[in-house]
Amino acid sequence: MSVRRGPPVPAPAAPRRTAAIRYARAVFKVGVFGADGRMGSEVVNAVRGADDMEFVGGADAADDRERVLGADCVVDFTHPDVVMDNLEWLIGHGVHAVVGTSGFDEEKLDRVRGLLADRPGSRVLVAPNFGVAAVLMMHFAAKAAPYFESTEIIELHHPNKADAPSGTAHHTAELVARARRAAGAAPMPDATTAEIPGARGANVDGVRVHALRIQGLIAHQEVVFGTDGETLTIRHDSMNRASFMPGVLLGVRRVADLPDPLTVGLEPLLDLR
Ligand SMILES: NC(=O)C1=CN([C@@H]2O[C@H](COP(=O)(O)OP(=O)(O)OC[C@H]3O[C@@H](n4cnc5c(N)ncnc54)[C@H](OP(=O)(O)O)[C@@H]3O)[C@@H](O)[C@H]2O)C=CC1
Ligand SMILES: O=C(O)C1=N[C@H](C(=O)O)C[C@H](O)C1
Repeated sequence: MSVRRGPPVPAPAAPRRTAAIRYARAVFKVGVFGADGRMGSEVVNAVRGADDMEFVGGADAADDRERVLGADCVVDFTHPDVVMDNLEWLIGHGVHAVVGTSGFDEEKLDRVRGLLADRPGSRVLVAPNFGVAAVLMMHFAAKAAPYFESTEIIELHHPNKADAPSGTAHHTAELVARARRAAGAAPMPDATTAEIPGARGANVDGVRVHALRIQGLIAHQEVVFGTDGETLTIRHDSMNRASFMPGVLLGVRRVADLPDPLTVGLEPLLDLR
């Protein structure tokens, strides 16, 4: 697998020296849920191509989950409706999970925390987006948010996507809303009083999110900020699904050593604060 760009990805965020030595020697045994899917099949290829990883097995909807037994960690790219059941099974079997499947809200994350409370030592990483540039886009959006009166999000995806808005857009909206609250920002200006339902998008924590499904696209997002006389647009584009793999492999290498039972987002692994 090719590494696209310089420093941050394979050299994880300033790991402790002991951990770095362990990465060099370890063979990470990896299973995949959703192995025949668009993302899961990329993960299988990436794991097979990594010198420090062994592919144990994969399972799709009709398969027995036991096919992944023997793995230290399972990567899940399945469907928002089934991922909680998969996580319950993995945590129950003492297998760490690296989750890319979308559809997580605070209620689902709390359920994961509850499952992990009974299993000290188990670790789950849920990342709304494994693209390093996408993580940076979200990070920069949160930094910019307090400086503007208005922020809205436009996400654009392939038309086979099951959920709307995307997990990335949902997470970005939460980050923007949190940053605005922390800065004591006033409500966004909006004089709309007459509306065809949906015309102003979904309201995620006070931030409007608009979802486009367009043949030919993969995954894209714009965060549009505005204040009197100035706008700023931060745009991210995923051109292919291989672009998510450095982030997924980083998650596989780091998940067992994460300090908290549940980690949401790749940000701490990239040392972004
Ligand atoms: N975090 C990130 O960076 C990214 C996240 N995603 C998310 O990943 C998820 C999958 O996307 P994508 O690969 O495009 O979807 P696909 O529909 O291509 O793949 C989903 C796969 O999951 C399988 N599956 C369904 N139910 C189960 C189950 N209970 N156990 C095991 N496997 C199951 C399906 O099998 P079958 O065909 O037999 O039903 C299918 O092979 C989505 O939620 C998407 O939003 C996508 C890209 C990046
Ligand atoms: O379904 C997809 O394709 C993607 N899903 C994730 C999401 O919902 O944010 C990540 C990326 O946008 C691709």
